[in-house]
Amino acid sequence: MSEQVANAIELKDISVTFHNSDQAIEAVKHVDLQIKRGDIYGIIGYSGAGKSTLVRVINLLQKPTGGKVIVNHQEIQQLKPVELRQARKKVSMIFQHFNLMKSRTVQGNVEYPLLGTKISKRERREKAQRLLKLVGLSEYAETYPSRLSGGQKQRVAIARALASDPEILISDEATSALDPKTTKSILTLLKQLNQDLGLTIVLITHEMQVIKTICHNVAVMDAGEIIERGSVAKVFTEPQQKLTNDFVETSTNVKEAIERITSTIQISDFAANQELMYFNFIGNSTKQGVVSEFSQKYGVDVNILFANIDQIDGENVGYMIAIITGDLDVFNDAIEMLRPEGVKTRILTNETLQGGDGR
Ligand SMILES: Nc1ncnc2c1ncn2[C@@H]1O[C@H](COP(=O)(O)OP(=O)(O)OP(=O)(O)O)[C@@H](O)[C@H]1O
Repeated sequence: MSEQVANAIELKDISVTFHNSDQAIEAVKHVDLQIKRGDIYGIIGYSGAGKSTLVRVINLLQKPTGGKVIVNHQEIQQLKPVELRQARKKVSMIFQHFNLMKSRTVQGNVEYPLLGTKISKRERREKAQRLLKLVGLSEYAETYPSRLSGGQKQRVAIARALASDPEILISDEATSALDPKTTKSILTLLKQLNQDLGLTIVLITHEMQVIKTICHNVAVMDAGEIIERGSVAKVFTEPQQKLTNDFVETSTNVKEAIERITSTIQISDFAANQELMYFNFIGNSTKQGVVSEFSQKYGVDVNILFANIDQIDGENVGYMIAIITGDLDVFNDAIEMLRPEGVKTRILTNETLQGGDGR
């Protein structure tokens, strides 16, 4: 299959500039992005990074100031209004605040996108019932949205988004208003829809945890630009940019652990043969055993202060922070030899502790 055939979305050199009274805001700057059909693609960034503006370009809810938008091999800026309406039906969206109509029942909300289409009332009802079954809410058809929990409301919004048989679903912070357990159940539902319906999902979030849970690929946005992108496993284990590293360390609790540790230890507590060290293990979790094996072999003492293990795209990734005491040069050289096998280390002593060069 050629690369063009496999892409559901292709953004070429997209820019969006807003003009507010006397000020120009460059919300998106020269972004190129390709998303493969059937992918779950995450876009992560802090508030104001330009994520929503960028994804709204995909169905021309936001017209770009410059660049080309190609969806399902159609350059959608070239389409006639009727064709654009058809193309837009293939791209649905869900939002943080669900955007349900309060005056309509759950069934009425799901049927809404089908009003004004050629399908009969009976078919419309049946389709909505099928979709409600798919999202696990059959028994709530006659209920009004105000009686539903946040998670249930989002399920209704997902059923409604599926009513037009989309090929692409854009999720704009769809789990941001939900508690962690409900977030997980919604992400599980999205993953199931991706697998069962072949739906391409573009998911915006500011939480790496969400990316880690369901995305295959991720782009990191900052100040209107994509600053890093790649497979989730690669970006998680080898972040190239500081911002990416911040997101990764927050989601793995490493950042919190470093803060906790450095608030209780001073660099003056360290002897010359001691370092505070961060270890990252990719792949086989038993690699953690390698550290203790090496420490025995090279007579180094390893005092573990924090350890965590994660699953990313089916692979185990381990994180550990420890105080290492002994002949550190020899130990470091030995550990360094394990780098090709997915063991990485970083010395945190000077980087994080108070009075960095005071030893
Ligand atoms: N319609 C608009 N008019 C003027 N400025 C806008 C408009 N929409 C967005 N912006 C500005 O563009 C920049 C990017 O906003 P955008 O909403 O795309 O970011 P975001 O990463 O999605 O953040 P958030 O999660 O807070 O929505 C911000 O500075 C925002 O204030």
